[in-house]
Amino acid sequence: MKLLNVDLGERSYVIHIGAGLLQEAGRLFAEKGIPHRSPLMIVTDRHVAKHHLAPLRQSLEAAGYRVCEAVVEPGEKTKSLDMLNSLVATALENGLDRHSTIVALGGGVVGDLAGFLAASYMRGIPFVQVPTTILAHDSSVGGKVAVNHALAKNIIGAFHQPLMVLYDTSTLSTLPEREVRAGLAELLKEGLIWNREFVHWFDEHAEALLALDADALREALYQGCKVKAHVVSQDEREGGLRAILNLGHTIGHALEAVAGYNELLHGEAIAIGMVGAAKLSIRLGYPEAETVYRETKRLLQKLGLSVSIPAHYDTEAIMSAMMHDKKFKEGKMVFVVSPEIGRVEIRSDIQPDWVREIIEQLKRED
Ligand SMILES: NC(=O)c1ccc[n+]([C@@H]2O[C@H](COP(=O)([O-])OP(=O)(O)OC[C@H]3O[C@@H](n4cnc5c(N)ncnc54)[C@H](O)[C@@H]3O)[C@@H](O)[C@H]2O)c1
Ligand SMILES: O=C(O)C(=O)C[C@@H](O)[C@H](O)[C@H](O)COP(=O)(O)O
Ligand SMILES: [Zn+2]
Repeated sequence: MKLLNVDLGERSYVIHIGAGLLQEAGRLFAEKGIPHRSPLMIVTDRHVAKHHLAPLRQSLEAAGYRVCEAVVEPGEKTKSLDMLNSLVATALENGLDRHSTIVALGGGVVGDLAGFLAASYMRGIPFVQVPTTILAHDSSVGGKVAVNHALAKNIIGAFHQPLMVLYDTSTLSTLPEREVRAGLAELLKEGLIWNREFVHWFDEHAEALLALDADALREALYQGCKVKAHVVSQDEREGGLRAILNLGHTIGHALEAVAGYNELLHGEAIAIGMVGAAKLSIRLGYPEAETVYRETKRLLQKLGLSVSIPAHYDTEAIMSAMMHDKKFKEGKMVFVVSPEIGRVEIRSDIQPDWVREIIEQLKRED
């Protein structure tokens, strides 16, 4: 078992990483002081429920908690205001009050949706993150919770930190292969922005990670969560530094929105976006940027990910979707770029025509 602290003063919390944590949840909830009087609500999706809902529920009930559940449809389209509305109804019907806790069991979709339910229900109640995907090393930590709008990703949301994160690595054994690859892309991002040694380690352990080797996964998730926790501890509400976690997301989020949240997985879109950011870094003239580009692309392809934008995506639609990026200031583009592996910069002197050209190039990338 590995433990990490997210240091946020009175909102600090612990990330528990290890096998078998679902079975320990009841004890850990009680130790955390989560009250028994008010019902808990587990929010999960249909895929996750099939494999992992019963042990979590049993553990909580065995510890004396009253538990209700909401099982949503899997997929990015579920991160919507309509779904939030329906979850509020479920919470009311089951008598959730201000002392109730929401439990997000699943990947980033469930984490963001259930987290935003917790942030908004009765003006905010506590929640616990129980991530079940590799990608959720990122989404379960840091308190960004949100739903999407047709025009823009994560545009209705809040900052609301969980009470704790219970990362049961044994849940990952049931992850579909495509989700493994997509999650590893976001994990690689943590190294590219902050930790050059982790990128080398990642390269050496890529096959083990793809094979879901337990030791490699635990170490990688620990390193990924460590970067995330460190950055969030310094800049909880994205006054500045936290924006580095958005490497690849300016193009990536636009691709997700243009595709109607229905084609590219988040990690797949971010993979393409990171190659775009590396190309932009070359354009900006950083001496090491060619290496960043070559290595980013090689590592993503080693994971079996595509680094090209599907040719039928309309360039101007991507450009328009990008203009809703939350980093942009006064209508000016703001991009996270990569001067060298393990270090990024935030640049606000980006010409839209450079980005347009890169999007066109990414459609021909192989
Ligand atoms: N809040 C943040 O800081 C943050 C950070 C990164 C990503 N995100 C968001 O996270 C979302 C992507 O998260 P994701 O990649 O985890 O996607 P996801 O939640 O859609 O899960 C991926 C798929 O795997 C299935 N699944 C999940 N766990 C499983 C398991 N253990 N076994 C079998 N199937 C399982 C799900 O049902 C789903 O079909 C995006 O909406 C993205 O915007 C948020
Ligand atoms: O936690 C952050 O900050 C991030 O940027 C992490 C991203 O990986 C994540 O996709 C996040 O949801 C993006 O947030 P947004 O503010 O760009 O919508
Ligand atoms: Zn992301």
